[in-house]
Amino acid sequence: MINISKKTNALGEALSTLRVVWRRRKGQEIPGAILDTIDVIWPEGKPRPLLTHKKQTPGGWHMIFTLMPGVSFNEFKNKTEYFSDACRGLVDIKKVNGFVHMNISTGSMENFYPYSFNPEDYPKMDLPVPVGYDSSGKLVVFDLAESPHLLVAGVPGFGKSNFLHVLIHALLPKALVAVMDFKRLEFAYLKNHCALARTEVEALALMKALNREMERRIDLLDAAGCAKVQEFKDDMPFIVLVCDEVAEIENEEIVYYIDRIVRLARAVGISVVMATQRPSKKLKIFKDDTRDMFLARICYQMADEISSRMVLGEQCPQAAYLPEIKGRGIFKYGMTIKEVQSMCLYLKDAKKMLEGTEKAVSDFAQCCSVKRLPPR
Ligand SMILES: Nc1ncnc2c1ncn2[C@@H]1O[C@H](COP(=O)(O)OP(=O)(O)OP(=O)(O)O)[C@@H](O)[C@H]1O
Repeated sequence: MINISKKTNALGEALSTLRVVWRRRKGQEIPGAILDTIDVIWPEGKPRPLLTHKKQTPGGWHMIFTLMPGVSFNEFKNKTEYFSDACRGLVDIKKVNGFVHMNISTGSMENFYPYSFNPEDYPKMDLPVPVGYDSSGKLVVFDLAESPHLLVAGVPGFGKSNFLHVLIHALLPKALVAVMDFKRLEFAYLKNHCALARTEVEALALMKALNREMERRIDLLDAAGCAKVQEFKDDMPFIVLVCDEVAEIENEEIVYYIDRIVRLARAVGISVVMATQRPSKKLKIFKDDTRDMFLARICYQMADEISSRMVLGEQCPQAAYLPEIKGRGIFKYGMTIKEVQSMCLYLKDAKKMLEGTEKAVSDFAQCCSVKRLPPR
């Protein structure tokens, strides 16, 4: 007697094997891996994400899903790590107009890009910052004025300081820049271009001046009926405070003033960029929820998954597995996550680029009412 149910099962298994093989055919391995992962998490016959569109991009794949009733966007997004592992790429999931967009970066990236950037190419941005080139070879630029604070992290030697030089050079034409550098040598060449604080005494003076400036600006905007600096008609230049190695900041008063600026200065055009190897909440500067105020983050090589998640969020251990390439990092801003290769700016070139442009310090002094930083 023929066993029909056995035959049907065998046929079903054969079909599903065929489907897996077909899905993973040459050139389709990435979407195949994503669909296989979906099959495991949301078996057929139950509410599940449905693929509605897929397209290869210069740096990987772009896929669009609709979610059947019973599957939430958060549930889908929370599986980012599974998708990333399955396709060995960086997966970024976001919701646009009710559809779920998944960008997968897998492309091999260039390992080196020399610094070349003109902020005038980004007229819609107040403070354009070049983060680096993505896997499709496109320069990722974000507006620091919108963010308005940026956290830079990574183990030593993989490009934090280099990125800060890139950022400062990109910003100098548009903003007044103040640098807090307890390492004391790295940014010394900027002394005629930025307000530079290299000791605790200088840092405290700078923080007090910035806080006074913040209060002055709040009063001015209030009197003019403006909600933010972009609406203010008179001249009110953007100010960016760059703090290298914030683990060194121990002084309670400095911590207090920086914290105030991070919390209150958004509307008045003052941004803060902080760099550190590992932004643990054990650091004085990140006690309470100060770290959460940094919506934009760039993370170079990290020692382990915990450190990577500390910077990029629970879903993102990838900075622990970045290739050991100087300047290779992961940029996160809001829902966007991208692997990037930052531009390289050698110090000798940085110095050369500034020749003949010594002016910013006096502007800054005027703007912040800092006559002169106290002598060391
Ligand atoms: N984007 C990049 N492209 C190519 N080389 C880079 C890049 N960024 C950094 N490097 C090289 O790597 C070296 C270390 O970089 P950098 O000083 O920025 O590291 P770091 O993370 O700031 O380390 P530390 O915490 O010790 O200061 C530099 O000498 C630089 O030449």
